[in-house]
Amino acid sequence: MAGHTIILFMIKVRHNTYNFTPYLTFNRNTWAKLHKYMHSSLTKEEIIKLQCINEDISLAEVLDIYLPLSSLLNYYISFSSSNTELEQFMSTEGQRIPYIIGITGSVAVGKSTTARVLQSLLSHWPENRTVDLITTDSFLYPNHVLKERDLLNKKGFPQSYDIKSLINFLFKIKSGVHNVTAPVYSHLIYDIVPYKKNIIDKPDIMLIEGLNILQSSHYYYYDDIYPVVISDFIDFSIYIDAPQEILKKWYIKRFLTFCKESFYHPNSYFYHYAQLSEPEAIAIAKKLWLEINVPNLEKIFYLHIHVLV
Ligand SMILES: Nc1ncnc2c1ncn2[C@@H]1O[C@H](COP(=O)(O)OP(=O)(O)O)[C@@H](O)[C@H]1O
Ligand SMILES: CC(C)(COP(=O)(O)O)[C@@H](O)C(=O)NCCC(=O)O
Repeated sequence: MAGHTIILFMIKVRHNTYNFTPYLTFNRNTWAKLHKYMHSSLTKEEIIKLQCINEDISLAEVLDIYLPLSSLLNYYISFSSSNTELEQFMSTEGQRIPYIIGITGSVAVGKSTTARVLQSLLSHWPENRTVDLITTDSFLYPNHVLKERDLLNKKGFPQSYDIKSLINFLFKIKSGVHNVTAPVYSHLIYDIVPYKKNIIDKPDIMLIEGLNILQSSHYYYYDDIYPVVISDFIDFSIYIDAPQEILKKWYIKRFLTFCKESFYHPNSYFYHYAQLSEPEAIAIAKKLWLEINVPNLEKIFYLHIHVLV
């Protein structure tokens, strides 16, 4: 299996001129059936709890998609953590280094939803493990810096991230350092939260989700010599895709939820949108979607993606 790219639910694979392919393709039914062959100690109650992570996710979706996905991940994780011969060869016995799973895709494609469901599944199935979750939004420059650099309307584009801090963070995680800190981004205040930190204390698994993790042209010279990209630190990559019409719908829906929530938080960025009528708020969401997130997806993002398992 190693070396293959796995494509889920892509019914029509683009015609290629070869009669061989590096892709394994599953439709929803064949993928869901994989789970039949796996042991699950998850109870129905636990599965229902997972569904509570996002009310838009159905029980069928958890069973058909996320359970087989977490089983697949469990295979890769146990292969990588139980290679005692290799550990003896390298004299690294007993050194537990976090396994990093990267999740990427467009804005509003469901990266954080998927990451939270996987975090919950992987943390107690098939055994208890520590699983931390970090988002690359944490490494966006704060709004005042974006403003100074005239990048406020380029949020999410490669240049809006502090790539040096992000690479340093990943370098520490993969070096097995304890208590590595990262800033916190809030969608509600639309900015980095001052003085708040995430602490990642050498977990068994770290999920990292964000727009930029597979962007191979976005690198940083470590020690001023070695070009390093984010994906160098990632053990397993997941790219989530969906038709743009659906992405737009989900983006607008999330925008309206933020507007409603911000009604109780006058300091929130969305507070001034909450005063608008729903059609006015939808018009603003559509504008942000079309002017920032679509160009990012079409002009920058697709150019940089390579997914390898
Ligand atoms: N599988 C899904 N089915 C239906 N709606 C979804 C699904 N995944 C995400 N959504 C909706 O899309 C919106 C964006 O999801 P989110 O996980 O925040 O995306 P991202 O982290 O990629 O920006 C959310 O409001 C969520 O309810
Ligand atoms: C912070 C983000 C870049 C990250 O996106 P995510 O995939 O977490 O939704 C994005 O939500 C964003 O703010 N884009 C800029 C345009 C906008 O306001 O939607």
